[in-house]
Amino acid sequence: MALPLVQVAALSLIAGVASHLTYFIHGEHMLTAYKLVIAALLYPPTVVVLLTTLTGLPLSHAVQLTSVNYGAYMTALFTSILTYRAFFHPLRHFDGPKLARLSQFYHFFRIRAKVDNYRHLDRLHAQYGEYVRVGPNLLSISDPDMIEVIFHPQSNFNKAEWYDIANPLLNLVQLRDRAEHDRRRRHGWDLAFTTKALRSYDSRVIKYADQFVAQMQRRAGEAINVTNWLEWYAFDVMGDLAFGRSFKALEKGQSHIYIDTMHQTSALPLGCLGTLPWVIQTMTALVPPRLNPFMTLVRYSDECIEERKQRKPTEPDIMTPILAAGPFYEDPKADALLLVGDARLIIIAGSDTSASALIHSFYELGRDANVVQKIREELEQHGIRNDDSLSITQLQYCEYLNAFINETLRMHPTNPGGLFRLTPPGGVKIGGHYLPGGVKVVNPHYTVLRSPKAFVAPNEFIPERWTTRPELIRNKKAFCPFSQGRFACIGRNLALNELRAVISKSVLEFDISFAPGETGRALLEDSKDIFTMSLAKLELRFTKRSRT
Ligand code: HEM
Repeated sequence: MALPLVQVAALSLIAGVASHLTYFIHGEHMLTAYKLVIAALLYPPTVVVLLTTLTGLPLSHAVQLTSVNYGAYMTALFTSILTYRAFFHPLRHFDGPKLARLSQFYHFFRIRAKVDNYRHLDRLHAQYGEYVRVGPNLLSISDPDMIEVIFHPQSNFNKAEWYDIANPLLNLVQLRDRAEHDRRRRHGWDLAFTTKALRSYDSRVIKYADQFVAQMQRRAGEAINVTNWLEWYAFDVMGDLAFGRSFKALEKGQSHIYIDTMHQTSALPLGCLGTLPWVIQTMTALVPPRLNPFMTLVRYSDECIEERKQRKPTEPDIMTPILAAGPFYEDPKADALLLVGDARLIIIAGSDTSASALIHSFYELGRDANVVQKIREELEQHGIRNDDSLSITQLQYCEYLNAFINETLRMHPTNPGGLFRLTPPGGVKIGGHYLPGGVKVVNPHYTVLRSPKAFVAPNEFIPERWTTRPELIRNKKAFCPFSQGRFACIGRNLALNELRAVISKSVLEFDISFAPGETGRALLEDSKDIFTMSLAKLELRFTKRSRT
């Protein structure tokens, strides 16, 4: 029996367009993407086998028929998708690279070599303005006035599908449902970050700041790669506060497999494929867990949390109230997944971010001895010395120190490419155009925080803009390094304490300068944007301070 090829082709074309207009055009498909990929791969051989065995069709004809059917369906589907993206998508009015409107892979190909997402976005904004279509359904917004609109506590913008990247692994930051997220915050997390809880962590923050200073003392006068040492400080603090188990990187002067694996596993998925989360989902679903290096992190966290559950720490840690709050989900499996996810989150959210802020702070200290001098003078005016009397609470009142940290976070944001959000279900007006619900937006912090609309002399490092020269700030609301609203950083005050402690102790002990040959270029230009930053080498020299 010879099936009419023309009819098969026509029906397949119609099916291709219909499946786009009735299914693919609506909602999110990230969590089922791997199934679609498998179906697309298995469909042709399966149909050939079925046609030859069930209908007795000769193999050559079955192959021909399947090729026509598959080819026509795929051609129609992709033609329909591309036509829609080019001419009918709600973002069609926004400017941007022509190819970016057709496929998100364009963005991937532009950033894959240097893993410099935020710099690419910055270049696009310089070329196309404050609103740039950087993908078929992704609008990058560098207008500082929009930060309030998107991130205000009352804003209805929700988290985009990017937050499902590790699904079914789950944690607090990935809970996209607001009510569920709020409930989880109240279920132990908030208690772990009260003022009282933070005070109880102070001694551990001080302990690791002292270890850092002691290691620098041993290496005084030498060129030191502070990128490693400050990263180890951030990880050691979080390991201790999350699991009561420091990574001992500072003590040993060497990295830990957890830290190394985190770097190795982040560059491709988070750095290059951050705007293509469905690809990560699909890869994760198809690669056996044994071969997935990310699972090393999961297993280590699982072990730590199991061990932590068996042991009551001498001092409370972040897990204390979270464990004390008991099960969050009725389903024990879901509950266990959330618990290990949250344990992992404490390390991931608390280490890379703080490390980036720390390393850039020391870059600024090494670059300008005047800044070191000003921080030191302020500390001494407050009677603060680097000995047992130093209290983190006192440091909170040092205006210039805090201004220095603010200015570091402004010039060198820890999530420079911004956060992914979705326009609210009822739609919203953006950049003079109405956008329906479900359009993805991102706010590239690096560009927003260097906007002349928000800051005078935006490319200059001037801590005084946060103290004596407020006229240098045009829109304070553009500055929210810890985000704001319901999804804001819960670890903000802990992070600030870590920064204040190690910066203060260091400037009280040392003169800090760039090592010979260091310019800071590598740090600023070769660091990789992996949602947070994976930082390149920075060599500084710590010289025992000559007291007059
Ligand atoms: C300078 C250091 C830090 C910066 C700039 C920073 C920034 C941020 C930002 C921007 C978010 C929002 C992320 C999003 O919406 O996708 C966030 C969330 C979060 N951060 Fe931080 N963070 C820092 C340090 C810390 C530390 C030390 C911890 C300690 C555990 C921490 C824990 C968290 C958690 C748990 C969330 C999720 C909060 C939620 O969804 O309710 N962060 N952080």
